[in-house]
Amino acid sequence: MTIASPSPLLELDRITVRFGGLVALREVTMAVPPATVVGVIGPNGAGKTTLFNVICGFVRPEQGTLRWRGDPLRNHSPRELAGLGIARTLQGLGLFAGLTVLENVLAGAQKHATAQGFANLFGTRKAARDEASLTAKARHVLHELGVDQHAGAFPRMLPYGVQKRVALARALVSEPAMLLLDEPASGLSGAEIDELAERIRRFTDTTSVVVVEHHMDLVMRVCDHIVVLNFGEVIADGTPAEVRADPLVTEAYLGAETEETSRA
Ligand SMILES: Nc1ncnc2c1ncn2[C@@H]1O[C@H](COP(=O)(O)OP(=O)(O)OP(=O)(O)O)[C@@H](O)[C@H]1O
Repeated sequence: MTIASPSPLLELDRITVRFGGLVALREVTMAVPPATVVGVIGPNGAGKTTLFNVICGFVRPEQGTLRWRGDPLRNHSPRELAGLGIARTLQGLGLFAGLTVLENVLAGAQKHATAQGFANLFGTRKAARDEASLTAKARHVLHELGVDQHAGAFPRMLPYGVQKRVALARALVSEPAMLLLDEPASGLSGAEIDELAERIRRFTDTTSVVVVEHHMDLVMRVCDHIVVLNFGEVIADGTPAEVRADPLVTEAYLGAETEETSRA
């Protein structure tokens, strides 16, 4: 008896992106199954950010198909992600300076606030109930990430590592089916990266995670599956052990290092 593997949440099928004459992604195919951490790595300029932006709807592919839960995603916009069940954190933190930590996290919970627009206007009891339950949820996520004591603070008053966790809380509060993390380890200390790694593994109880990251160590530790890009093409695709042992990957990274050394 064979056990069918679960249908992927997200599929990229031969995605090609061009910027003028430059091919940023060439026929990139990958899948994100449920309850899985998928890493996207590659040297500078490999196309990682472009791939992230295609998934988020910031960049339109010239060719290829994107599918979410089996349905084609055409012309989706970043604003539609939450409704689809996709949340993201960006390279920059993207926190609102004028809002407290708690308010920032509440801003990420829009998907759950459907009744709020109108109900708030009329000040109904339902609006008050919605707000109370959202606030409780936001506080719970802040607690889970160990930053609930900062709920009333403004982001700029907090250390960078704490701000990054707030950005993560804001993405998680919408209870996404898939979480996209763009360079989650950048700017973090070794101890903070260890904590992040453990946390990402725990997320798979409820969500799939796509990690676009320079930090090889984090990717090797947390990912079930890794896609390696170089000059916009997938040059390797497999488990961390398979990718680590692939001579093409070593060559791509060593090549990039040699180029940087000779430029320095
Ligand atoms: N908006 C754009 N217009 C023109 N070229 C672009 C644009 N965005 C990216 N590129 C080019 O596409 C290629 C892939 O870039 P991308 O930023 O996706 O790579 P990356 O793997 O994220 O790199 P890094 O690790 O340096 O962030 C690069 O050659 C880059 O210069």
